[in-house]
Amino acid sequence: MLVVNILLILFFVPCFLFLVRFILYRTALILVLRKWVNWVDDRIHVHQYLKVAELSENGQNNEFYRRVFLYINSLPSIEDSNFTNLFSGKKSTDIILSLDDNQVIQDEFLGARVDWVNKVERFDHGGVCNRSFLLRIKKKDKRRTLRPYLQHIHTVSDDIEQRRSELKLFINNGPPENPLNRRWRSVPFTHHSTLDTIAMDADLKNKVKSDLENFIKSQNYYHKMGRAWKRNYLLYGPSGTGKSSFIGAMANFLNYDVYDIDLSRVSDDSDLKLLLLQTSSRSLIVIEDLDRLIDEKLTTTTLSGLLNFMDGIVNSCCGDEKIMVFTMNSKEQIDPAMLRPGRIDVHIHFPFCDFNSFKYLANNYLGVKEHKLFPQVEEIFHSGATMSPAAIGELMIVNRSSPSRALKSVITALQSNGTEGKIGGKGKRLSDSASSPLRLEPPPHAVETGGTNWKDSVPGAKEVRKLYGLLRLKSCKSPSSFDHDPGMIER
Ligand SMILES: Nc1ncnc2c1ncn2[C@@H]1O[C@H](COP(=O)(O)OP(=O)(O)OP(=O)(O)O)[C@@H](O)[C@H]1O
Ligand SMILES: [Mg+2]
Repeated sequence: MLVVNILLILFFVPCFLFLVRFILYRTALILVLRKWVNWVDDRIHVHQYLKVAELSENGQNNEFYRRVFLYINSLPSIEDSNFTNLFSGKKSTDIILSLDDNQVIQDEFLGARVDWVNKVERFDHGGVCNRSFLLRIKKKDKRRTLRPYLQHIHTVSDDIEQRRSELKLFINNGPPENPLNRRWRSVPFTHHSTLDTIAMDADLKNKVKSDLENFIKSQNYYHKMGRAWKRNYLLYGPSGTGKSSFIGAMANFLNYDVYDIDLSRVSDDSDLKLLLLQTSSRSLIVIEDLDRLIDEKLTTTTLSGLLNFMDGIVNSCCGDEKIMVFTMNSKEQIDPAMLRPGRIDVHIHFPFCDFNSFKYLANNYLGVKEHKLFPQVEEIFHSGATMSPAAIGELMIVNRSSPSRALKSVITALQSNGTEGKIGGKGKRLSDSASSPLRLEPPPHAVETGGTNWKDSVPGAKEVRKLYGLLRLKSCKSPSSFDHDPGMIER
């Protein structure tokens, strides 16, 4: 009898336990139980709170907030949060989870449980006032785990940042009612331009590539020199020659977010400063059509406000690794102070199409490397006719099903419309670099090997010109020119 009883107990006890477990999991009672356990646990421990605010008291971006944001949204426990936002990712099948306002998420590190609250305080009229993450940690765990935990957040967010395929495009809001409001709205950055899709002289493209690569490796150098780790590019040339596309290509190449500053929505110099303070590192800060904005007085920012912005005085205090890009159609009317070395480090000219860039476009748009109509196109280009890459690209896209038709339409357009966008009559390009020699500053690595003194490490202008003479490009032959400002080497 005893044996039978034992056998029954051995059978029923596991069955009962299995049933309880089944019911707990099927009915979410397990979550309720866990909540109670946590509640009791919370009552018997003293906690400490650490706040990671998005903006500092003077409205400056807090880099650590961004790291915590990336970290928290990557935690598997985000799925257990009561309220999570779902967004579509870059690919249509990607779904991104993001913790909703004032929701709590739990994390475990070295056996210690911590809570994060995504705190959002709003103004009465609904505008976002204050965002922060609140970390709650038991006092008994703090000494042992806090430092390594924060380090862990740094490492994980770095890793996410490097793997991140999703870039963001930030657009500035109008002047805020409260200076502590966030000034930027972001949308996914989906520009598909790459350096490979831009028709540009191959040498020039390689020089830009290595300039950008040198820049991202030069943190120590810039800091040793006491300079903000930033580089300013000027892209100039007629409309439709690829300046905006090139910005997209730079962002994709560097994996940087883009902050597109609409100067007409900047109320004054201090507003511009505030905007900059709220940009994060590893970003491209872009002001497009600067010549037009200045010419037509579409900005209330003063020249000195813009110059300070370009100098990076403001940037040096809010994280760095920033590239500023300015575009304009022509730099002729621009105050030379704005273009001086240090303010603009790299000048790149974007001229109209020549035969080489035409061939590049034909290959990209039509998949045609050679064609019997090419000699005719070449002859037309040599006779001085030209068009913008945008116009040629359009004709190719429209006729992409028949390369011959596409090329014929380009020929017709070149013959009838070859002077499109030019100034000063047939064959003359909107280019000021055709007549002026290109002068280059030494690339960053050449400077880096020098001593701590910038001037000591920079060879004389003559030597540099000799050194880089071979790299000079006549803008009438090349689609773009890489034109570092001379002042940089002559100082
Ligand atoms: N050099 C180029 N290589 C490849 N595509 C180009 C090039 N230039 C222009 N395009 C194509 O033409 C279109 C317009 O180019 P984009 O907007 O970059 O010109 P832009 O120089 O910025 O003109 P704008 O001065 O009017 O702003 C884009 O779709 C781009 O793909
Ligand atoms: Mg543009």
